[in-house]
Amino acid sequence: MPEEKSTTWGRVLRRPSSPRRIGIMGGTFDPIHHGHLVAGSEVAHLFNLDEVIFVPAGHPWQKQRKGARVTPAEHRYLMTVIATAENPQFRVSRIEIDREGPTYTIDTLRQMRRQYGPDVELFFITGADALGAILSWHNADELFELAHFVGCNRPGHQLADPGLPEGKVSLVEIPALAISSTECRERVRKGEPIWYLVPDGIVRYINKTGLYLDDQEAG
Ligand SMILES: Nc1ncnc2c1ncn2[C@@H]1O[C@H](COP(=O)(O)OP(=O)(O)OP(=O)(O)O)[C@@H](O)[C@H]1O
Ligand SMILES: O=C(O)c1ccc[n+]([C@@H]2O[C@H](COP(=O)([O-])O)[C@@H](O)[C@H]2O)c1
Repeated sequence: MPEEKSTTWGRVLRRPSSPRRIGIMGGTFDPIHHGHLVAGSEVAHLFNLDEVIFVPAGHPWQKQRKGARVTPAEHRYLMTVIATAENPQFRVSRIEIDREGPTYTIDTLRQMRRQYGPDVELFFITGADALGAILSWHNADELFELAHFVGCNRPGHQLADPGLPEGKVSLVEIPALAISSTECRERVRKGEPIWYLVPDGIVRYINKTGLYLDDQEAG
């Protein structure tokens, strides 16, 4: 007999024996914005996920290598908690914040596999830009043994399978939001509003802490 499971959007039928399905939304979240939240929400709906874990990167090595100034992890973690707090299906993990050294997704997936066991289904959620660069990630070959990858469209980026193993990636259309963290930071620095690009609590957190006001980075 299928059992009923409540979700934010309604009730779906689910077999008692079916494995738990966990989405992982990784990002620098500097700051988290509605593009991230819509991606998590849409993929949860499309793949009937039990939950989505937002995982702020501790040391996003590829961004840092390009010379980007990355806000201290605790601010990014707190903003992620604030932005996701109202959705009962969303959670935030400190797994990457608490790990030393460059942040490699392979380490996160291995840790989550150890924590949740072999039976859960893991879905790693990315935007089109991140998916396009995935073969440059640390130990890229092994990533696809540990999770299914979901690529979401993102304005300004081509959504395509970058040559991942057969059956290991799904490309999905989500409501397109032309929002980036870079643009949010620049707007704050220039004194422009970021209301409605990010959740209200994030606007208030940024105002309260003075984040991004002295950001030297122009893009
Ligand atoms: N507007 C968006 N629509 C869909 N996916 C997005 C969007 N913004 C970011 N993502 C995806 O969310 C993940 C985390 O992104 P990240 O935290 O780097 O945000 P960002 O807006 O790309 O930041 P930045 O502008 O600083 O590079 C990545 O997989 C990225 O592709
Ligand atoms: O594992 C890697 O080498 C790797 C390299 C670049 C990005 N990632 C992950 O991809 C996700 C999106 O990254 P970013 O830089 O677009 O915020 C985030 O979870 C990063 O940790 C992972």
